[in-house]
Amino acid sequence: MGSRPADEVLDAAAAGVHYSALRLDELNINGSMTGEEQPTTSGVENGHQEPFVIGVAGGASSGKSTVCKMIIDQLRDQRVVVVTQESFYYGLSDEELVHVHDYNFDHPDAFDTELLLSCMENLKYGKAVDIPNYNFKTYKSVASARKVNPSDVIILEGILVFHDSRVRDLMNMKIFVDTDADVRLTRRIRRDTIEKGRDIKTVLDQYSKFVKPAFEDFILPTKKYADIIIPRGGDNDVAIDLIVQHIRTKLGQHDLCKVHPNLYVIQTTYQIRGMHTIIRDAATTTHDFIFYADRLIRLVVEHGLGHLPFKEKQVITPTGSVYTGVEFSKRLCGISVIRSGESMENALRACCKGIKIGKILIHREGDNGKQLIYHNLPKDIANRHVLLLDPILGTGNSAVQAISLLLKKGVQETNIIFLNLISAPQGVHVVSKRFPRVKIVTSEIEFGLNDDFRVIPGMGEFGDRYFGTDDYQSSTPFFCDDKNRVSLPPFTLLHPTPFHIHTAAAAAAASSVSASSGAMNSVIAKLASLLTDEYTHLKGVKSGIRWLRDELSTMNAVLQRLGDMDDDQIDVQTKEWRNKVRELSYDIEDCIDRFLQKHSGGDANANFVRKMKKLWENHQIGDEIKQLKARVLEEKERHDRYKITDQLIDLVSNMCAWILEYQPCTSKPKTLWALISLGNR
Ligand SMILES: Nc1ncnc2c1ncn2[C@@H]1O[C@H](COP(=O)(O)OP(=O)(O)O)[C@@H](O)[C@H]1O
Ligand SMILES: Nc1ccn([C@@H]2O[C@H](COP(=O)(O)O)[C@@H](O)[C@H]2O)c(=O)n1
Repeated sequence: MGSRPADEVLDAAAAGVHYSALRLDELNINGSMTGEEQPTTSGVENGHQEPFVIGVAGGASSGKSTVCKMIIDQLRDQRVVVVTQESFYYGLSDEELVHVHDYNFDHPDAFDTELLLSCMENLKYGKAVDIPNYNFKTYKSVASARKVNPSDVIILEGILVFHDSRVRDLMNMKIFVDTDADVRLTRRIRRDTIEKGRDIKTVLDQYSKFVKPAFEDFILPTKKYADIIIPRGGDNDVAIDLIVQHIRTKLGQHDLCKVHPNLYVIQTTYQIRGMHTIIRDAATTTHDFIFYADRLIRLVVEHGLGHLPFKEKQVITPTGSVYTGVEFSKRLCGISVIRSGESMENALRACCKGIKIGKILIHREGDNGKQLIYHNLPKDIANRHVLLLDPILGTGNSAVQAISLLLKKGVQETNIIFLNLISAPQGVHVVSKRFPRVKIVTSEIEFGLNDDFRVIPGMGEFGDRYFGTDDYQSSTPFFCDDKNRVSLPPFTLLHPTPFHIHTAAAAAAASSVSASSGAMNSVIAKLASLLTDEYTHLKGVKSGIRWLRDELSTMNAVLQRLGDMDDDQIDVQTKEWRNKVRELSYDIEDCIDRFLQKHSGGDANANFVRKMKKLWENHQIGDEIKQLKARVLEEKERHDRYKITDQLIDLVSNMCAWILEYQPCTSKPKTLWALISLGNR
């Protein structure tokens, strides 16, 4: 293996610098509440990450500060600061002081909102600010302002923090504390008499003259802006828990998720970072690339499936107990964007048994232009939820083409989930702006695009790295008729290498347009092309290839018919059989590919025969064919037991017999046998 497993990479990292997700040393929550200066370490030094801004509004003495304190208590591993609107009260002039009982402290004009706005903007964009220090006894700001550093979470609390739309717009979450008026009045009397040293008559006069009317005129009308309304304030533990949970989710997310609520970046872990490190490394072998890409793709697919609608379902467990769970929608399909999107199909099949998968081929024109040239979608796609598969979201042009087609075919925008491994912010913006209801699920957000519109840092040409075709770029043209049928030129062993059938997107389109057939289409196309090639003059080869092509075509027709049915229309044994035959088709294709890859370059005939013999001797061909035969026979036995599709099983076993008949045992390999078995597995 060319690279180390993620676990080893992680161990090595742990032996050196240790990274902790917690930053307890930077915590000064109490300081932020009491006005003490806070530590100057900030997220800005490590690259600015926008803080999560929460607004907490509600009537005086409703419990706003208490709710803030409860949120902070639960977010002890985050840097949180609280800014109170009270700090921005205008100081009273001498004349106003004389008539202080006529001053309305509950009116929006009592606050210096411009200063509040500028402080909040600075904090939001990563700058430290000085917050005024208001004194309730002198009714003036005192000289020692409070220094507040940018943090992960900023809470702005006050009776009228939702009043000004500019301040509101800075908030990521708006909470309204909704407490009964009598409770608020009782608390106010206690607080103003005990803490502020005011007499009860003054408190009640102020309440009836200003506090109550202002609540009704200015505070209550802002309740409609709230995302969350908390009845009973600090008594409502459930609400606080949910809020904190939401904040934690948001904090774990990329800033883009705050801008585009349709974007979901899977929660990162050091395992995920380790896997990304391997697949992004240009030196990683194809084998490792596939292994770790598959692991990541599986995570993205699982996360994406979590966005499907579900309904409650109860089942009886083996202990006779009732388990109340959920059941997800079965009206699903996957659509892969050829070619790299096909790398995600296996993960989707592994998660959703028997899922239908269609294909879309988008051709890159120049640097940035894209043209949709082929598609093969389930007929009833309009009624399905669609998981759109493409590992890289770059400019967003391909995604826009693909999604536009799905919408044209009647798919609901809300029913599309676009799954990819990495996304460039540009692509996210483009897709989200055009289709805000399409969910994008990805595992990492990239820095951006370079001048060639390639994703940076990226991972190179995903399809070439995944299918191992980095060195086999093809410029072979393909043709598309007005019915979207792609016709391929026959490929040759001489030049370019035959393996280009795997690299040409059009070939992929023609070769494997339906999940129902596994790799059958591809195998048949390759066999057809082989019929035109040079080694068919070897005795028996041509008739053998033709026979196999025809047999597989018949099998394929049945597989396609099964593919037109939904999973729940097919009985279990037939399904199992179908899946096994599909698997077999992949293995046959694999053998053909390895054969073609090894024999590219135009061997002279004598050379070719010698090489065949050598490979036969060196590469356990016998073992491999025995395994294939055993699998075919196993399928036949299974069929005999369940009486599935007689015709198909006969075909498979005929194929096996044919392969064995031509097993090379002399110096001259006779047949297709060579196609089935070269190379170590
Ligand atoms: N749930 C509660 N139960 C009892 N007292 C409370 C509760 N919530 C707040 N208080 C008290 O009421 C007063 C006002 O609460 P506070 O949170 O400061 O309200 P606000 O910030 O909205 O003015 C405080 O003295 C506080 O201790
Ligand atoms: N000098 C002042 C300033 C304000 N008030 C009252 O405070 C209330 C707002 O504070 P909360 O903590 O309760 O939100 C508001 O009702 C003002 O009337 C005051 O009495 N004196």
